Amino acid sequence: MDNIVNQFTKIPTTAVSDAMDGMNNMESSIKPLKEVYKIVGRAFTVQMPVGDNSMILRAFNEAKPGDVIVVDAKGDTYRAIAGDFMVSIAQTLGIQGIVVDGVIRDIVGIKALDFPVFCKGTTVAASAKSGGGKVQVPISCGGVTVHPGDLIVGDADGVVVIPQEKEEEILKKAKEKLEKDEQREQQVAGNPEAIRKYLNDMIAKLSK
Ligand SMILES: O=C([O-])CC(=O)C(=O)O
Ligand SMILES: [Mg+2]
Repeated sequence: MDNIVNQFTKIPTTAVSDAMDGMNNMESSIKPLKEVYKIVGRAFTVQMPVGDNSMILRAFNEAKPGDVIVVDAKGDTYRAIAGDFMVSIAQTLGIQGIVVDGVIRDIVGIKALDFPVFCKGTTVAASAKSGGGKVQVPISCGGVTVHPGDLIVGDADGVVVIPQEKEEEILKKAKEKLEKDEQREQQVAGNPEAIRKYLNDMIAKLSK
């Protein structure tokens, strides 16, 4: 695993978001199928025509193990971009997860595979496989621009996209933010007087 990817696995999406000043998080309707899922990997992007998922098969074939397939399905919630068969293929090829601004089907089977899918929900209808779409181009997913190779960090709270050129800076900031949060928690934990002091200090700052 690339070192920077490895380091981000220890950092929650909330700290990444704070380091990015709240920018670049996907819309909250894109959720993990299970709360325990945590993904950190490089985006392999897919742009598909609404209702046609053939380009995702090409993505599975071309992506590297550890990559996260990020799909621009134009927000369509009628046709599934994948089901348990397609997800099992991705899993066997070592793909780390799928993030889509659309829906999947065969949800029971996909949950049984324990493969991280972040999506808007489920449907019954399949997509066509007639062709069209692109891989490894800049896309829009969940209101965020995603370039091939950007870092995708997802967990129970949502999905954040870190532009590749900013990843070192964001990693440093996110680590600092985590440390600060831990110190703050330790200062007040279980101590009403310390909580009063913290609140008074914060309020005093506001009124300046
Ligand atoms: O084949 C599809 O497009 C969707 C599906 O049901 C599967 O992957 O199991
Ligand atoms: Mg199926």
